[in-house]
Amino acid sequence: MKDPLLITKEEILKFYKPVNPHTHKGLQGHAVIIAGSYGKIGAAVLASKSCLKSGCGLVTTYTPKCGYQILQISIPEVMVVTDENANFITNIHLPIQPQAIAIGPGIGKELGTQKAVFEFLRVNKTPLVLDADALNILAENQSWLELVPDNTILTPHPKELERLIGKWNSESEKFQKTIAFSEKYKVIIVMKGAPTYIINKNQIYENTTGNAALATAGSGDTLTGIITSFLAQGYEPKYAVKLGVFLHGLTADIALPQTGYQSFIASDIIENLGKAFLSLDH
Ligand SMILES: NC(=O)C1=CN([C@@H]2O[C@H](COP(=O)(O)OP(=O)(O)OC[C@H]3O[C@@H](n4cnc5c(N)ncnc54)[C@H](O)[C@@H]3O)[C@@H](O)[C@H]2O)[C@@H](O)CC1
Ligand SMILES: Nc1ncnc2c1ncn2[C@@H]1O[C@H](COP(=O)(O)OP(=O)(O)O)[C@@H](O)[C@H]1O
Ligand SMILES: [Mg+2]
Repeated sequence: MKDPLLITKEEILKFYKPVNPHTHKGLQGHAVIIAGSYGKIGAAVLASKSCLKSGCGLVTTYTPKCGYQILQISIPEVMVVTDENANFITNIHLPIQPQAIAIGPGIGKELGTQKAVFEFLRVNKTPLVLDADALNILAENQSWLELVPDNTILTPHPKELERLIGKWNSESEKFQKTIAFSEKYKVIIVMKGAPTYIINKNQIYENTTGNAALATAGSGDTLTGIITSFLAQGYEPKYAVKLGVFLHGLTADIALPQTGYQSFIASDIIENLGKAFLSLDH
């Protein structure tokens, strides 16, 4: 295994694009977040808000009917399109053409949702981020991975990774299997953990930000929103993941002196995104 390349501020600044003073929301990208089910609309809220708070011009969230009021009230800036089903997603129809789509946080694994994911993957050509239950559904239907566009971004935590690639007996076997998976399906894998690694075929990158404060519900859902935002803003997938993983970790490093490890929650990631961006600008 090659030594990982470190994702540092210096590396990020090589491709980071400051916002153009003459831009407008129509140029800042439109992202769609397909997320949520009854009891897990919070995952949709966190992913959508973090997407918007990372510079995306427009965000539309696709969610079951039970998520409608929750989303509209908790994030008025986000647009909402609902499924015909009340409690979980059954038929994904998007009345817009976004620049990036995320699917998975909180969607569950109902049979109807699995069918909707298959139909969606069959027709979708838009740059994609797959997380959480979308990964669990694909782990049980591996042939569907042939349907995803090249350079699709997968963001598994260790258990989701194990469901996708099978058990490993050593760290080096984990990396070998993840690299083989990335090469087979031509996908970029964010191996979330402490630290997080990015596997892009045989390239391995190691993140240098983040701490144990991130061990809290919803912190992965916010990472999905952040990466999807950069994808929608036109970053190539290999750069969108690096920038997303780096800034996500940086929010926890910035917040730690105020929150300590214990009282940091996923909403604090969103709250500290502004300071994380500012630290890149000087
Ligand atoms: N507020 C919300 O609506 C939330 C919704 N969530 C959604 O809930 C669904 C289930 O996700 P979960 O991830 O909780 O359930 P999973 O069953 O996918 O994962 C939980 C299992 O993974 C293991 N695991 C997780 N991180 C690990 C690590 N770093 N090292 C070793 N083992 C690790 C845990 O010990 C546990 O056994 C997803 O759709 C997710 O998006 C969660 O994100 C939590 C918050
Ligand atoms: N001890 C830790 N140190 C650094 N980062 C961590 C730690 N624990 C968790 N994280 C990060 O928090 C996120 C957790 O993602 P995930 O398990 O998908 O959360 P959820 O599904 O609840 O949103 C990942 O980005 C992971 O790297
Ligand atoms: Mg998760």
